Amino acid sequence: TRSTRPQRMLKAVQKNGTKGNPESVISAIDYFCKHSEWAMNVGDEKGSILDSVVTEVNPSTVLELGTYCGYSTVRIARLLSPGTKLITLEFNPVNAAVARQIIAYAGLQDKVILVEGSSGDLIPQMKERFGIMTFDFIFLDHWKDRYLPDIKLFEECGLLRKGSVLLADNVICPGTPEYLEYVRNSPRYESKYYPAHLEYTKVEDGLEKSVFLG
Ligand SMILES: Oc1cc(-c2ccc(F)cc2)cc2cncnc12
Ligand SMILES: [Mg+2]
Repeated sequence: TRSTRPQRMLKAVQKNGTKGNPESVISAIDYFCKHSEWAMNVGDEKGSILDSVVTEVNPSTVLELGTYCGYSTVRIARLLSPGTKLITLEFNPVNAAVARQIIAYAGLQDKVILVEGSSGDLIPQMKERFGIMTFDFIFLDHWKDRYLPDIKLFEECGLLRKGSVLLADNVICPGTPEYLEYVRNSPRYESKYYPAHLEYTKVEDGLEKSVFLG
């Protein structure tokens, strides 16, 4: 059967990247998306904002919802302190298989735990399966209609603490209006919008950073 876009992206990383060099993997994916095929990675512009928030938070416990090909997984993992691991959840097994190879090519496999399954099923298992008390940093980049139910699940499962930072992609395009309304109007969050553009395009998009106030 015909290859998938993520599989073609992996080939481009293996061809144009340097094994063990995360920056070269990030550049190879951005080049592929700008010159060969658009793909829904967070991209370089929003990726730089992601980098700055991760660096500011310097988290010990990290969760990513929506691995896709592992682009943002590599961006985050390359910035983590030694010994810190990030957990990333991916629903699509074909994409997960590509992401594992891209993460390994970057040399970051020891800093990443990739779990296949739906966020709704897996979030309640975080404590028992991974010994997590609370998350310092969460990156939401999966199906837009899951952002609101999943943040409520974080609250119900006691996975947030005073100061936990949630960063959400695509709050304008494709858009997550119910999620935005919730975090911007809830007294339990302090939210800030970072304007940018949809990856590799001129279309308006941005990231919403929400700090849990306890
Ligand atoms: O960053 C993203 C972008 C788009 C997307 C697709 C098509 C289009 F036309 C515009 C935007 C979809 C996503 C799904 N999950 C996670 N991230 C995504
Ligand atoms: Mg996205």
